Amino acid sequence: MQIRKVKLTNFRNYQQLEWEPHPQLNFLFGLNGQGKTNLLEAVYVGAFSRSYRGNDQELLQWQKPWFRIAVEGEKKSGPFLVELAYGQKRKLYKVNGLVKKKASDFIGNYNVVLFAPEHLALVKGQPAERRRFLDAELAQTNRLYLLTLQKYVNLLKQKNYLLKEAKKGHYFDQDLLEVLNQQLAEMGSVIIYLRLEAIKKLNPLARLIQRRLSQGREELEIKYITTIELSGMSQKEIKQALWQGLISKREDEKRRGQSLIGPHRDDLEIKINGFSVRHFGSQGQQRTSALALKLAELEYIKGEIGEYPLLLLDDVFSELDRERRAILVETISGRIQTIITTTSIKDLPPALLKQGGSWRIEGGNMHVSAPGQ
Ligand SMILES: Nc1ncnc2c1ncn2[C@@H]1O[C@H](COP(=O)(O)OP(=O)(O)OP(=O)(O)O)[C@@H](O)[C@H]1O
Repeated sequence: MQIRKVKLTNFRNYQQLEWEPHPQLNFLFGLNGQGKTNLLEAVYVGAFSRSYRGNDQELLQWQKPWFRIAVEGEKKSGPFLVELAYGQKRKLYKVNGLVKKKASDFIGNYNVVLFAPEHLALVKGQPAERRRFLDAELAQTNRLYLLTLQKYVNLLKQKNYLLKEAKKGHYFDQDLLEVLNQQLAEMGSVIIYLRLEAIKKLNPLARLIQRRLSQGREELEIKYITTIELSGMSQKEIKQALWQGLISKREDEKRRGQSLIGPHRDDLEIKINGFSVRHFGSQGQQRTSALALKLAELEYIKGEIGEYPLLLLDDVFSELDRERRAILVETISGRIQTIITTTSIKDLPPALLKQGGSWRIEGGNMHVSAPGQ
């Protein structure tokens, strides 16, 4: 899939912008704080309905009452136009001119994989980052997952409220807690089951890429780490196990005022040649495996929806060494429309720059640049 036009009004430091990206590589370069990431972020918001680095209000240009993003493009099923407007704490979604009431009808109309500096720490960072990694690829390719996750998060909020009341010694509705736990076991089991299925597909993809990145020296393995034992279980069995787990932790949860069990607590373990990269991997191995996971995500989405998503590389291109960069370029060349932000394109090979377009970003404006500038 490709995006052909991006229009922004009052989005961060862009008052008005109309941009026609190159079908392959797009280099956005310029000094710090000029709006390179803001533009990439707008493309992300068009796919996910919200940002990965700020709330809706922060996206609004200072002192402006509303912003609008419109992204036009083409996928296998035909052309698309997605529009998102935000003002007075409300969002309006349109897809191909039709108003959509829910974010879930808007998300995933085009697909993106984001690789930002924080993802270099994907393997070493907090479990929440690894869960986000899984959620992002599943939510945009599987509607059941997206809807179930939204319900799960809402139920969890209600349960946490009850548990806090219980911890404070206030009156709380024990029956409601049971009902919530039953629903959480139902939704949670769907989430865990779909995550396990996704990991089955991701594993061979990531293994192959890691082999290439390490010249055959390293075997990568992704393992789902969960609060309950569930190897080889069906979704029904997972639900039963989760329900049992919730019962056994009930008193503990009330004492601590928080939900201790379920997919919101799970994690991924990344291993190379059998050892945990998080605990024992070198910095280079941690970065390589993060790159392998991201490249595997591209292939996973291709496998699920039949075409490659867009790739958004925020400030990571210049962070990669020459070999890893070469493999990345080889992976995306001619297949994956990519937007790359970088402070300078001076050191990039002219042959690479010729595969795409370059724009200098300055104070929320863009200027077309000749290669090598
Ligand atoms: N809501 C907003 N309204 C207006 N301007 C904003 C808003 N949010 C951020 N900015 C401005 O956008 C600029 C930051 O843009 P961005 O994050 O895209 O930087 P960048 O060009 O990617 O820089 P770097 O190379 O440092 O990552 C800052 O100058 C900031 O003042």
